Amino acid sequence: MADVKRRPLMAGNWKMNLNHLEAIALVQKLAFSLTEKQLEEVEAAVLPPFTDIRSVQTLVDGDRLLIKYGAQDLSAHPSGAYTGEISGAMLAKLGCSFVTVGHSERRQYHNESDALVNAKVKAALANEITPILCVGEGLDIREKGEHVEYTLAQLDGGLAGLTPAEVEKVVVAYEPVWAIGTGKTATPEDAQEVIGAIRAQLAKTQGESTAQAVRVLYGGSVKAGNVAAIMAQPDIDGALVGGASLDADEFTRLVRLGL
Ligand SMILES: O=C(CO)COP(=O)(O)O
Repeated sequence: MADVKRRPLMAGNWKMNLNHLEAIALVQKLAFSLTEKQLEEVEAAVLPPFTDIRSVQTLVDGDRLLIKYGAQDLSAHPSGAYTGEISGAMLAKLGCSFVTVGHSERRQYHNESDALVNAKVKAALANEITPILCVGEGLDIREKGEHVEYTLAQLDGGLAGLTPAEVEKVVVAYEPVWAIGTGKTATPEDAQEVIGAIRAQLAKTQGESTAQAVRVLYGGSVKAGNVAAIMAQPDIDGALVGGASLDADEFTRLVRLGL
């Protein structure tokens, strides 16, 4: 099944950076720099803070841009008394294509468990938004050599109760915590080791054709300078980019190198 073609995805997780005016400026620059052909070949998405999304929607719709956008989190609940939370339906109404779920910063600072992450994956799918399920180990786990089993347990937890047809709609992002924002990229071989294991686990739990259809991204200190070697690995279908996605020129180069 080596010849299965998965469309590369470059997603920029802005984290808590850039206000709505800065968001408009950045998306305009990206749209100006990337050709229609490039955006057909490589799917490019920005994931701004919630407060920017309406402005990005207006720009993307108004100028019919091919750039996709989404959010960094959503509530597990459909509506109700959950002060401060944002529902999947609200994001769908804003035209969001993607939402990251279970990012390590949310697992760490907001104590998100695999069960909550699983509920959020289901909430995204219920609203026809593609969840980008983030998994990955911390340095202590890596040093113990338990990174593969740890990451696969997060994968199984995040996908619990989904049918293979639903799993096909999910994007998985492997982000080793020790490589996030540290400048320490996993080597392409390190990334492939775990991402290959993710695909093998998907084959075991969901069947081979689902495993071949799911896009799996790498994240952690990805830059234009190291993305090509990462993308050259057989099971890596794109990148979830933090810091480097805040610079239009750098993210443009990354998208162009995403083939
Ligand atoms: O967490 C990340 C993307 O979600 C990675 O962040 P950096 O690219 O800044 O290391």
